[in-house]
Amino acid sequence: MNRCCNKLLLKNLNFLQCLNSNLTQKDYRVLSTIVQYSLFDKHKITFNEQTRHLSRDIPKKHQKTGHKSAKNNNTTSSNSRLNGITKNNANQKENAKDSSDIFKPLEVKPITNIEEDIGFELGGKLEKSEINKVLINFRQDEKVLILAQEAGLNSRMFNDVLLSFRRFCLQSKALPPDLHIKLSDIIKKAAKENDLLPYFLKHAHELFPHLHCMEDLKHISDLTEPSFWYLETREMKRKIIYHAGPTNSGKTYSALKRFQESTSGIYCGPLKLLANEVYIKTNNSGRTCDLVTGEERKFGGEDGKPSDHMACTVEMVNLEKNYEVAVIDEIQMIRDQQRGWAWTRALLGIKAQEIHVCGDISASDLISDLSFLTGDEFELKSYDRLTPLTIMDKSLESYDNVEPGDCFVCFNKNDIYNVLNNLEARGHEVAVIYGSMPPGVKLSQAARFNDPNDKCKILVATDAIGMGLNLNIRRVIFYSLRKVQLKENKIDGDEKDSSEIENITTSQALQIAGRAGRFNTAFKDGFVTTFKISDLPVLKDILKQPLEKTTRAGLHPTAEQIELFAYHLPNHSLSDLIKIFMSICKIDSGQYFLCNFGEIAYLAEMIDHIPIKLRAKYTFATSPINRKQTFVCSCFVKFVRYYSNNEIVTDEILKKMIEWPFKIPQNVNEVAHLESVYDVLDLYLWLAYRFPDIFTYIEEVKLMRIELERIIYEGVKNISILNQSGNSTRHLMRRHKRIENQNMSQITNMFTFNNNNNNNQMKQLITENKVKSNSPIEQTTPIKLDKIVFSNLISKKDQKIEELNRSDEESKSDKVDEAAMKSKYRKLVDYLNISKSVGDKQKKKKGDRITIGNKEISSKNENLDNNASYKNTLKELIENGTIEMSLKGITKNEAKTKSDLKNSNEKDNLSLAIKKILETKT
Ligand SMILES: Nc1ncnc2c1ncn2[C@@H]1O[C@H](COP(=O)(O)OP(=O)(O)OP(=O)(O)O)[C@@H](O)[C@H]1O
Repeated sequence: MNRCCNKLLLKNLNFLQCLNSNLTQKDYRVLSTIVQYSLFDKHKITFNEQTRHLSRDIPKKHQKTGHKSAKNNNTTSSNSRLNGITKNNANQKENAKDSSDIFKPLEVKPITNIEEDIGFELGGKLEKSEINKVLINFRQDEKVLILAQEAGLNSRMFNDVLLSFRRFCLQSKALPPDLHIKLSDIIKKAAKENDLLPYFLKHAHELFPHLHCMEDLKHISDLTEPSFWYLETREMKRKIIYHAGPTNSGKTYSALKRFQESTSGIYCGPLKLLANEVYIKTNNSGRTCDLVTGEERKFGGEDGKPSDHMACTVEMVNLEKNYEVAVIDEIQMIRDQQRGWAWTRALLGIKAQEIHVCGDISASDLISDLSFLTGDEFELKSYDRLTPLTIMDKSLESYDNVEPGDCFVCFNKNDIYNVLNNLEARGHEVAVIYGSMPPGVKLSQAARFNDPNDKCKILVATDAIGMGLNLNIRRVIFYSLRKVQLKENKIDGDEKDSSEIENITTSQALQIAGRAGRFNTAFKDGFVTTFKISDLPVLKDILKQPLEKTTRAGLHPTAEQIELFAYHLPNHSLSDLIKIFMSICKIDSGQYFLCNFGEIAYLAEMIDHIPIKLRAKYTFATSPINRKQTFVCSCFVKFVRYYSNNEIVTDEILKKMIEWPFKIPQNVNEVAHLESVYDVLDLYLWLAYRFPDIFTYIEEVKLMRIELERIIYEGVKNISILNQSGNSTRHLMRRHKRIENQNMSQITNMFTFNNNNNNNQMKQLITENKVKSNSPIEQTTPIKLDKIVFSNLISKKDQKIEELNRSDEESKSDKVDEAAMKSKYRKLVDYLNISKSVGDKQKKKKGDRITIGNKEISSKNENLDNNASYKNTLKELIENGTIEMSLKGITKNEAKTKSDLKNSNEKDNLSLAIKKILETKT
């Protein structure tokens, strides 16, 4: 019986999900009536009861069948979790947030056109002052307030309705006869004030039409039983194998082995890079495999036909096809505030006999619980790291202690530039990787760092290295432990305050640290430490903590649900519909959460005024763009306009829109802009697979993307210089001039070409001055040469120029630009910091005595940080030059800098800068 009801329910839900995108208003009405009739009205009570039974029954069923293996594999005792499930189901609660503010009252006009006034004929004339009195008494009746609340009116809405109702009663030339008679009876004391309530509520429904359909809206937005959403999948016998282990433990390797052995399979990864890697590996292993990401489709079969294996990003999972094996990678991301829903959907909906989920152990209990609910068998396989990872007892403290294979991890771009400046000032070649970089550029940077023959041995990166890249890292150095963390979803979609800067979590720390000493790479042993001495105990503490349990899975409404909302609330914009959905949807908050909709609501708001069908608008609103990138957002709106006008966005239109072509970037802002442009090209491709009639120039845009990647790569190679140029154009111009003034013939003589023709061509171009130095401040346009030959030549030429720079004493001082100087000043101030100057590891306390230069300062009765006498003395010492005498322990590089400084008036700048820093500190 339960099974039967379950199927009926699922069929209805499936039916909702199958709605066609081209439905007219009439279609909606018809379909919605059917759905409401079958699902909500006719069977409402039965279904609710049956689903309650189901959720009680399912755990029992599991205990009998598939979960023996889970027990055998030391999963958490099922009993406690079963209790948890039942409790969670019992605790299902509606989102508490009041949604009334989203519903805007419509206008109900008083009746002015009358032919006859039946009410007047039957009940006599009504005095306005009497009507007013009745309404005042009505307002004060407590019963009325309670009943109105029960009818869905909160106090704000109640007041709105009362004002409108009063206006209607007082300004209408004739009232509806029944209302007229009721008012007349009340005035004559033949009835009570609260007898007006039905008339009042009728008026309320006209003012707030959603009150009519609130129950329906609640049913449509009921997300309490996602495990019942995929009827065909539920009919399958599935086995979920959870591969749990830290990074670099070989868990994905084992899962992928099964994927490649299978007759048909699907791999769902968190990143395009990972999907691409699996696609390449599988095809290389002799098994054809397709690649499907939001922006790309590649078919591995003969003549470009789809094959039986597919690697995709998790959002692109195919829930229609049957597979023997599915792999869902990084399953702990099911808790991700933005993307978690995609893992939930893949886990609950994939039609595969074996589902291999890989991730850290934190989500194993949740996945086990969800498989109880879906009736799937569950097995846990645990893995240990393949190589040792040691937390060091010493922090790095100085850039002079860097070694080949070091990777600095920063959590913002400023820190990246700071580290880069310092490393490059010491002559290191550095690769850099951060999140907004195009994937191809990330791969090139990773290849540079991994190449044993490349001089680049140090990597500076954000936590973007945590996933998807194979890197030969020996030691991970956390430059900082503070990161902007996205907080749990705000129900009204307002994301403004939903992020905070906090220490990284244990899971994040492990994911990043785990990159050190990767199995099968140059470094067998991995090490992890911090840059700052004060961070090391914090890191140790973070890594010591148990992994935060993943207790809830993300959910997301479907386009169909939003469409049904639109049918019920035709006067509301898409962004309002999303907000209303979020505010009234029901969710089992014990196991699920609603993913962050701020981004979608925001994009929806941006295009709400453009006339396109709701389904298309919703698809546009789910575009994978970052709303903080204004350039991308403006192109996004333009794309929607083209769609609205049914106009094809050609490559020429696109080029004009993004102001193609581009020069090699001259500063970091330009790099960032080009990265935004890359995102626009990505957006075009993403839209091309959703609106192929409008965004048709896929191949052309792909080529543009490749070219742009090359340009960005050239920029990123010089990113620290570009950053300095952002800070000091003066410095850049000096460098520019110097390179320009190099004797061109001297440079050409330095090239050693294997190919004489190329050599001659290049020489010719250089002599004709058609090819210039490829420094970041110039653009070099290949005129006659083949692109690859040209870029080889240019890179050789660049290398030579860089070598020249390095051997050139003047260029050394040039490299110490403002930003690098600043960091050196800070270092000097650090050095002069009281605790260091006396060689203490501990911070000085009240009463300690300290020495700077030849002066002794007492910190008696004062906190040293605020010790005015210390600061004054320091200033004095700077001014009279003593401080330079007391600088010991500085590196060779710095000694050079110092002598450079001594010989120039920069010394004064040093004093000034230190003073400035001290003033800021004060
Ligand atoms: N049995 C094995 N034989 C050969 N290589 C292996 C084996 N197990 C793992 N590797 C290699 O070790 C590296 C790490 O393995 P894998 O990617 O599976 O780790 P993981 O636990 O999934 O970690 P992460 O989540 O960091 O990717 C990969 O390069 C993989 O190819």
